[in-house]
Amino acid sequence: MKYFKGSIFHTPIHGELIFIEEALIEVDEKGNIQSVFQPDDQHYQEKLEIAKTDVDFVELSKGQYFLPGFVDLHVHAPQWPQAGVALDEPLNHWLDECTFPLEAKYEDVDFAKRVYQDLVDHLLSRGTTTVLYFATAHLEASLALAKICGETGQRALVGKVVMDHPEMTPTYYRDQSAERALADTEQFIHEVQQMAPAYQQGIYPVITPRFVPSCTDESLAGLGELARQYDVHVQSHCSEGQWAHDHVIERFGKRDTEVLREFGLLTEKSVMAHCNFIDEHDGDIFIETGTAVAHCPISNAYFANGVLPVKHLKEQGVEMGLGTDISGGFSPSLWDNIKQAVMSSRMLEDGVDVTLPPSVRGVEASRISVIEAFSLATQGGGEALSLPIGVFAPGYTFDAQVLDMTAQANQITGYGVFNQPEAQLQKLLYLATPENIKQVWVQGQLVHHKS
Ligand SMILES: O=c1[nH]c(=O)c2nc[nH]c2[nH]1
Repeated sequence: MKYFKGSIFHTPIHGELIFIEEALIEVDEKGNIQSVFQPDDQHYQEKLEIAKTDVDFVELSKGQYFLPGFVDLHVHAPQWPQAGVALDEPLNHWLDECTFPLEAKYEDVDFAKRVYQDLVDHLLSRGTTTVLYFATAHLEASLALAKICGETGQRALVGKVVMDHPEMTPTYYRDQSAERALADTEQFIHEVQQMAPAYQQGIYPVITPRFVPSCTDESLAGLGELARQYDVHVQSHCSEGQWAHDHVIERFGKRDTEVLREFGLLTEKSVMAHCNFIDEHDGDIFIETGTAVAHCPISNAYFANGVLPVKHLKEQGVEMGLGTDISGGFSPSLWDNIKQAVMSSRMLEDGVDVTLPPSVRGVEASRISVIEAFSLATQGGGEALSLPIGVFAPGYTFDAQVLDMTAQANQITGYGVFNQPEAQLQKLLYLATPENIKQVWVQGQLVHHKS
């Protein structure tokens, strides 16, 4: 057993903050939490004595806290070199002019390995312990990403992208046929499943149609069949912006959610990115199929033509987590996306056009709190992926970030006021920088630390 002692913040239920002062967390050899003791528990002292005899005992000091590792539900790993570039273009331009030429370069596996290792290191240093990745259409480079995550200690779900539609993808970057795309996806699933047992934290293959516009009916149907056959995760983009949403309706005479469901791509293990244009009927389809939404608030501010009604969808019962959407979102940090999720929800509620009367300017009851946004980045992400992550409780993995409010480079203090736990967490969520992330643990293993 390994022991970790310190105060923890988490939200086992969406939006409900739990603070445990001086918790003692008992973690087994496989990196799973066995027990979380509170100081007034019967066995706390006895366990603490055992913990103190262990050379690996981790004990936090005053001003330091354990937070669950963040779960990033939407990252385009190959777009990391493009972070921050051309964000003033509309989505289809940005894809055609910048993104596809960049992604085509991943035919060069050495280039891919350099970028992917740097990205994984960056994400870990921001406290992100689990990531749902889009790779590219290339089989070999996609496998390299899964291996790099495995060896670096990050929990990863990785998809080889499928994009075979001859009219909607460039000749220099597409799957050569639906048949080839399906064969490569199946091989990708096999090879990732073969490499997975070597990595304790979990490496998973993901079926990844880029989005309905870039795929033929044949590849969409075949991918749905593979999802049924292998019971693996599925990811795609759904109703992201006006153009993508309308395009699917024009092509099929149905909404994106309906099309994805008919092709068998909405399952308990599906995560759909963005979903800004979904309505209550689409929300019901997600609930009925167990599909989750990856909310990407920074990216949405550029490309979505709207704001996702997070509060209403959560109240409806839709599962949801957060995504950085590198590089539609420029930041590799879910810390930044937590803040943006709150700010976007406030703008949705109040509206933005002051020439309209206040009563029609915004969407009533849309705001979320920073604690709700923190839930999305942790417990919500775990629920979306159907994995036991994002909460400190028996049966969950020990994935944690140690936040240090006393870090020399960025001391976060309330000058003796605002000392209550919830205020401390709010200050952390708004003011922490990577300088405050002292350690990051995945499945009980230390994967990042500041000396
Ligand atoms: O934000 C986005 N990034 C992408 O790479 C992409 N591809 C399809 N739709 C997309 N949206």
